[in-house]
Amino acid sequence: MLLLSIPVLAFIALLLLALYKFIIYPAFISPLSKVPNAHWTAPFSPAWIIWTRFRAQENRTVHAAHLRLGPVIRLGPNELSVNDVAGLKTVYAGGFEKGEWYSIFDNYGVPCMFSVWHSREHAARKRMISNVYSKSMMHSSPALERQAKVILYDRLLPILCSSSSAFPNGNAIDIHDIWNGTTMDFITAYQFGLKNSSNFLQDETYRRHWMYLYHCRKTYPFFAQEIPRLTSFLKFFHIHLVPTWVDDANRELEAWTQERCNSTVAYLKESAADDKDVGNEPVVLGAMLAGIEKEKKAKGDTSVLADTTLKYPELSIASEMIDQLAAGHETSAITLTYLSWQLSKNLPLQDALRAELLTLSPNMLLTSSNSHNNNNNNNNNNNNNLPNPKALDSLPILHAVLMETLRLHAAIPGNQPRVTPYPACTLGPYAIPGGVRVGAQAHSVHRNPVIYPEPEKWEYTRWMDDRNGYTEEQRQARDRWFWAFSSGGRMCIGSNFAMHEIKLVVAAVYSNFRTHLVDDEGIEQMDGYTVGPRSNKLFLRFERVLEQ
Ligand code: HEM
Repeated sequence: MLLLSIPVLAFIALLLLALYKFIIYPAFISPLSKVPNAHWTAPFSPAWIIWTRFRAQENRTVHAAHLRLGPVIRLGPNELSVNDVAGLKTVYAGGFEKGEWYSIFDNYGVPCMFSVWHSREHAARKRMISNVYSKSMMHSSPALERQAKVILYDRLLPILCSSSSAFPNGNAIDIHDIWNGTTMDFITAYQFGLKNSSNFLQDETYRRHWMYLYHCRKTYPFFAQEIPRLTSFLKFFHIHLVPTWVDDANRELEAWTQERCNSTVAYLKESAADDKDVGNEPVVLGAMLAGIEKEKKAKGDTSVLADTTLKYPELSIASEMIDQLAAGHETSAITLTYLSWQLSKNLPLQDALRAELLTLSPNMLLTSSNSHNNNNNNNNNNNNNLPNPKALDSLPILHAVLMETLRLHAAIPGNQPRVTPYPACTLGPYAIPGGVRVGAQAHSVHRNPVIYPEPEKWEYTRWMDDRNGYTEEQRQARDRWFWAFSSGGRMCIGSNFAMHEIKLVVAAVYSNFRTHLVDDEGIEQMDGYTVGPRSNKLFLRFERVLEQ
């Protein structure tokens, strides 16, 4: 009787323990139990949020939960989401660290500034390059100015000129593809110099191949980010949740970038000193080489980067470069696509924008001598200058249409996870222990109807203070809630580059063309972390507007 009852008792004890650990503690006793649940299973299991992510429905589902339940919600047993300025301040300005979720962004097996978890290591990497991405550098770099001229006047505008048509049933082009080429050429020119950068605008065949490699991997990070242990466990038994061709695509993209790095380093050693073309200066790579040298001399073995960047400088530079060209081209291209889509639906707004752009001195109007339909001429920008960067930056309509596009169509609308610090922190009215995953998503932050009335409407005048009638308080709130580039120490390092580049492209294009919508099927933005149009396309017709 006694022998029989011991196993029974042990079984009951185990059952009670499991009941406590998996039901009673998470639902009623854990500090997280006070936070409203986005789904009734959230305290017990992460299955609901993982499944929501797998189906690419996270942004809209979490947004709906915030509207229902308030600014701090629970997504899983150990995961929260925040959606107000106070939460952003605590998590992002408060320096909460990144975690395993970002390791997928390591390249060549070594971390980059974006993927590294801890702030000290991050700060040491950021120090090397933050200066070259500062606003003052955007406005004064001779290399960037020359690169922009070549890309706009020798590559982009000739392509648009040759495709342009004044007739409603005339030629249409996939402008999303063209914007991807433009932004790749911009960022790689700044990283490697014109000589060693991409020329995707003119090399359409390779551009398409590269973009295919880049996009075919899109849905697979889910497995390593959301179910890393199951993914590794199954891999051990040769069950690959991520197909091997994704690894092949990664390897080819890495090899392509490594080649750019190698040829840039060789150029610096062999011919940079005699090169008169400032556009060939590899600004970012040069800054990294100098930064690594400085860190080595100043700190050597005691550096926080001793075991990574200083030990593997070539791989670390390549890892940084591929991360920046990926982050730098896709986000800016998505923004340009939605901006040109919105403008194409509003011809009077295009006219107002064009009138504003033509006030620039010099403006970007093509002169009759260089407006030919040719895209193999490398010297046709002699008569063309770029406008003064400060004057460009302060054009109100241009600024407003860009800001509104970044608000409504944020290129990174998805959750940016961080980890709560030990021993604890406070989020809203809740005391939260260390080690909890917490994030915010621009998709929700940008849709607060109190701050942005009719949030689903693309209304550029919200950014024009002489037109919107906002009070000072409303203006400040609008600016505080703008979160397209994130905030705090890990905010986008390329935000100034992106703003400058996009304004230059829009100015060059809309000074010279009217754009008409031809086919926008699938333009709706997907749901996910970095996302663009579902169709990955947008067909516009370009109509040349000639000098009056
Ligand atoms: C419209 C264009 C862009 C948007 C909307 C954008 C948005 C963002 C956002 C939201 C983050 C934070 C992501 C997170 O923490 O999960 C970020 C980080 C980053 N972005 Fe951008 N970005 C843009 C353009 C660029 C460009 C042109 C570059 C080129 C260098 C760039 C490089 C980076 C890097 C390196 C980080 C990581 C920063 C760090 O961890 O310190 N981005 N970006």
